[in-house]
Amino acid sequence: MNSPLEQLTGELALRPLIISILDWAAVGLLLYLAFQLVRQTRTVWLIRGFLILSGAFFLSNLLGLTTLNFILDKILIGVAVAIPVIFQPELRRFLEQLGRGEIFSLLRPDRSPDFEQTALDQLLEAVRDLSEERIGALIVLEKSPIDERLLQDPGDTMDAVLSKSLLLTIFYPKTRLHDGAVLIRNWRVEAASVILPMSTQIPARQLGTRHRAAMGITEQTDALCVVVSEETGSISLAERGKLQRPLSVEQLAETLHRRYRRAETTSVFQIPALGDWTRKFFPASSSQSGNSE
Ligand SMILES: Nc1ncnc2c1ncn2[C@@H]1O[C@H](COP(=O)(O)OP(=O)(O)OP(=O)(O)O)[C@@H](O)[C@H]1O
Repeated sequence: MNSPLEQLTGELALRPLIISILDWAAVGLLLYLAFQLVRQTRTVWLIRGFLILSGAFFLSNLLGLTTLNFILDKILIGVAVAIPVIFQPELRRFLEQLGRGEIFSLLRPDRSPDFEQTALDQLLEAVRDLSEERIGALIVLEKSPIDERLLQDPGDTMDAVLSKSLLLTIFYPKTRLHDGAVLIRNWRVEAASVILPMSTQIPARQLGTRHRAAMGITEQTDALCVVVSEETGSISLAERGKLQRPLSVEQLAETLHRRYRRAETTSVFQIPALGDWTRKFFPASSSQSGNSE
């Protein structure tokens, strides 16, 4: 049996190892949260560009290519200075979530493909009904975080599960929230009554401010925007300031599925959400938690 002294020295020897493991686990968690924040947005391409530049910098240093190394060094310094500006919306949201104690919401399983599919189905069903009943609607699907300063009015925060009934209720003409746009963020209804920036382009004559607002927000961000016309019930999809119209619900579904499938397959960091793993081990409970909020 070990003497108390031997036990103590044994524990002391283990301590640095435990601290090291904790240290690396914390770093791993931080990196995971950061990747979750930028997952499937255009920011991953910026990170990839930065990593490629850094790789080229180290390679040029290794090979003694001094002029190239000098230039890459200056570019990397410039990029490092620009990063807080480029990532301003992401950093702001990260700090807000941290301050509100909501940062672990990034670990929630509601960002899974199943959750996205259900939300997309609900959205499409709502658009079908809105179109059939000729209820005007404007729905922004955020990809990269939208800088709120772009919006004329950020509207009323909702942070609610996306459902067909909720969308129909919001856009029903007699409700207080029906005017303006709904903002969908992470497949949840983030806000309603949002006033979007107007496009300066003049759309086809029969299209008014709702369609111009859809063009406006998609000119300035990488969001997609679905419009249902109150006058004709026609469905449009705005992307990069251009309107595709008129679309049937099936055509809209096909386009949105294509966009989101492509976003998934082109994601640079294919890191599954922790929720994906929890779903594997606890299939029933985790799928419920994804939809019950
Ligand atoms: N900047 C904006 N941001 C969000 N919603 C807007 C904005 N401008 C107008 N809208 C919405 O569009 C409605 C007015 O639509 P308007 O008739 O001018 O557009 P439209 O493009 O002709 O669409 P519709 O075919 O539905 O009539 C407003 O009541 C409001 O709900």
